[in-house]
Amino acid sequence: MTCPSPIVVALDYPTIEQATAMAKRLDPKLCRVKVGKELFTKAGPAILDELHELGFDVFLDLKFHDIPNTVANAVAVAAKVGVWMVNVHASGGRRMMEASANALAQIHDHNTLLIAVTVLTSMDETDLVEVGIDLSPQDHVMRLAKLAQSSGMDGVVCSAQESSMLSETLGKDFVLVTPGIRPAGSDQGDQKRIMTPVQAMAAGSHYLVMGRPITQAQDPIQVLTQVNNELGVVA
Ligand SMILES: O=C(O)c1cc(=O)[nH]c(=O)n1[C@@H]1O[C@H](COP(=O)(O)O)[C@@H](O)[C@H]1O
Repeated sequence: MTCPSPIVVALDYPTIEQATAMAKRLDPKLCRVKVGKELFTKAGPAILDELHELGFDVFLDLKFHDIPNTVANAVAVAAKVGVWMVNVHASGGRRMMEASANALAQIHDHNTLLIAVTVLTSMDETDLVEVGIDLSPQDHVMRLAKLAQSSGMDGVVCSAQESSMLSETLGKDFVLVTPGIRPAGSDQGDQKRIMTPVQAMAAGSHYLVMGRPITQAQDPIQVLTQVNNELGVVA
């Protein structure tokens, strides 16, 4: 079954019990789910099996960034466990991304999207200057996204503020995964480059990653349903 919603709920929890309790309240017809560093470090690959058994497409968000051989092998293992999406850091460079794409291509019948993180949505121009990058976030995202596309990635993680620019330049099939999604009036937290769900989809995002606005809401299902309704998703 393909989920009709673009929403990917970030299951950022410290225990497998909390993550599965939330997943059981969610519905694979209403969203996909994301397993990141916090949950994976505690729960390990068992959480992937559990979420797959519940019927979810799973984004394994470990943002691999290492030498080409190490990252390529990690990406291949992720595809073999059947995750729907896996990511690497575009700043790991062309050889790292090409090795990862080649490793995936050698797996018969895999169904995993390989996505490169550009500039984290928690960063702005000042943060980039501190790490030696004298470009605006937009320009650095564009540079890394072009590199990711020409290195064989299926798409990128970026902020929705960059979606229309990337969609125009790199084409509508290049997958844009956008965290930093905040429904109007919700807390920005540590995110800097944010957009509302409706704005993000209008800008050309394919998938919207949402964590705290859903998982820390008093009624997470009501928020998820409301966002799906605003986006015109018919489950
Ligand atoms: O790769 C990601 O998913 C990611 C990339 C990025 O640039 N920014 C970003 O926030 N994320 C992830 O998206 C989620 C956002 O969560 P909230 O800020 O709670 O909605 C977190 O799990 C982050 O790890």
